[in-house]
Amino acid sequence: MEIFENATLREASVGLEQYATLPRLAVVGLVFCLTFLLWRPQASSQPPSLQEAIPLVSNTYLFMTNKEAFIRKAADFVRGRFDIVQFRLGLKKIYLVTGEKNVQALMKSTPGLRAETGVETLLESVWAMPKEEVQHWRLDKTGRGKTPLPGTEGLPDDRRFWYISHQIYDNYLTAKKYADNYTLKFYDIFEKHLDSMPVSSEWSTFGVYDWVRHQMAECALMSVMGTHIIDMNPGFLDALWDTDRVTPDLVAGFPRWMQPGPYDIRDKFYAMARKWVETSMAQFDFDGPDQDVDWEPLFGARVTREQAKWMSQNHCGETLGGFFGTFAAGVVANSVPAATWALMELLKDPELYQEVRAEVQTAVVTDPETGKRSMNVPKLLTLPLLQSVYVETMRLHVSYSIFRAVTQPVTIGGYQIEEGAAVLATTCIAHVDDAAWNAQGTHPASQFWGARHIKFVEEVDEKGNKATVPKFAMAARPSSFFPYGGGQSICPGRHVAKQHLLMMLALLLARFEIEMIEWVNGDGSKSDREPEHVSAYVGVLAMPPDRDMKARWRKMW
Ligand code: HEM
Repeated sequence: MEIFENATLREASVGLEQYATLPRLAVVGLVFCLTFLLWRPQASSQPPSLQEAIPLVSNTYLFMTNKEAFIRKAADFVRGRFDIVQFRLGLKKIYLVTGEKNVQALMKSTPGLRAETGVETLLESVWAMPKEEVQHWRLDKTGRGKTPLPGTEGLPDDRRFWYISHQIYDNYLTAKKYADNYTLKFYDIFEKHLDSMPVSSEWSTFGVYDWVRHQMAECALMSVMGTHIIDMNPGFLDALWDTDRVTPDLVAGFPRWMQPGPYDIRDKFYAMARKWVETSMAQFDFDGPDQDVDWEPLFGARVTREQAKWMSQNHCGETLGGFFGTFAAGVVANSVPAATWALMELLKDPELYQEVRAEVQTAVVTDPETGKRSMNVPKLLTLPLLQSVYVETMRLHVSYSIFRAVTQPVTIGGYQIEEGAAVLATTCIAHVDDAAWNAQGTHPASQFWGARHIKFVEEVDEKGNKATVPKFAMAARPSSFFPYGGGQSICPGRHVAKQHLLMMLALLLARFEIEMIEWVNGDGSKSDREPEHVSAYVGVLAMPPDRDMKARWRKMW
């Protein structure tokens, strides 16, 4: 280590000569301490490399065959010792970045780092886009911002596909007005679904994961993509889940001749999505009275309609099927495992379950005339303990890595990062970093602690009475929490996803009494252990449980 290139240190060590009369050991100790305190990596230095038995092979092989083990190996290597480590995947040099400050560099628009999102690599393998159309998207290097990235000017505005698509999401999905309206639509649909179930003093049993992935998923899908898609395609959700199951194989990118099964499953699902978008395009009157409504049954939410309108101008039916099939999966395939884990975490901890249930009851309102009960939606969305449970769920059950391409040399954490490399930050490290999440040292970051994000503060009401009340306050900074990615390409559905999840939990907890019975395997037999994440989903967002929870419930109202 070239620590004496550091002028400050060199001066410090020279200055130490005046202490020659001190015992030698004390001087050595002092030098050591100063070295430790004053040394900062130089911008010219390179971070340590992740060791591997066979250079250029072992790490790549481990990454390809067992991503979870690879990330664990990298995490163990950096933990508490380094902020950044480098390794190669094939010939590509990758820098794994950790620590709040360093990760921030990836989230903001740091010159030299270009957002390289998962979506771009999926055009062909997952969206099933024909090669000529992939070319249009690949040619567009102008970025998602209003102004094209430096050096990419000149592409006509109507060919800036990434920007146009991003704008549609920004305007009609992320914007508060629309996110809130879609949430209310979900509330409406989900409430009607629960209304159709009988109030009973008798218990009945159900599988938590099974119920969420069918009932809640259908309601969430209809709130964003309308009812027509389900009505005209019996088995749409089953086809979606089948495709979700083979998505890791598709992402791996092996050609059809090597794995025809996953491609056939995907194509069957996309054919359904294509049939739906083509008939909806034909039936919807884009100049009619519904042209500006927030929701209608053919397309569902306005964001879906606007995307369909724009995509149809530039893309063939095959691409439309792939795009909207993937969009449908985006709407439910992450929210469902997340909602399942949240419910399981509550039900396996009866004390936490009762606390959240009591909190949710404070958002129930009763109509004084009809006696009908409903939820105060704005209130339920801000309940502190419910939000804390949501953050814990996303922190521990979603796994994602932010990638950035290095387009010019850049310095992160004192290290120089080479042009042509890629930089990556992963939730597998950030989300379980004790330094960030367990500052009080009471609950390890690897543990689900429902009240982690609660702070008690003193409040004075209008009458001057003092009370200590719980407030939601995330235990770490936002740069330690990125289940939705970060920067310009952050998930545009994040507000809808969060609100769907809070809403589902609140409605179930308010209207039902629910108790865990036991863990069960896929075939319904009793399991002697809790579920674990399906490891193929590490790095691919919300990780489903590998088994279910059998529970019993009865509807109170
Ligand atoms: C727990 C739930 C969810 C998680 C963890 C999640 C996470 C993510 C992540 C990490 C990305 C990629 C960001 C990037 O490329 O850097 C993404 C993209 C996306 N998400 Fe989500 N998401 C969730 C739910 C939703 C929902 C409910 C919707 C729609 C209502 C949605 C719509 C999208 C869309 C359209 C994209 C692609 C955006 C683009 O092309 O730029 N997501 N999501």
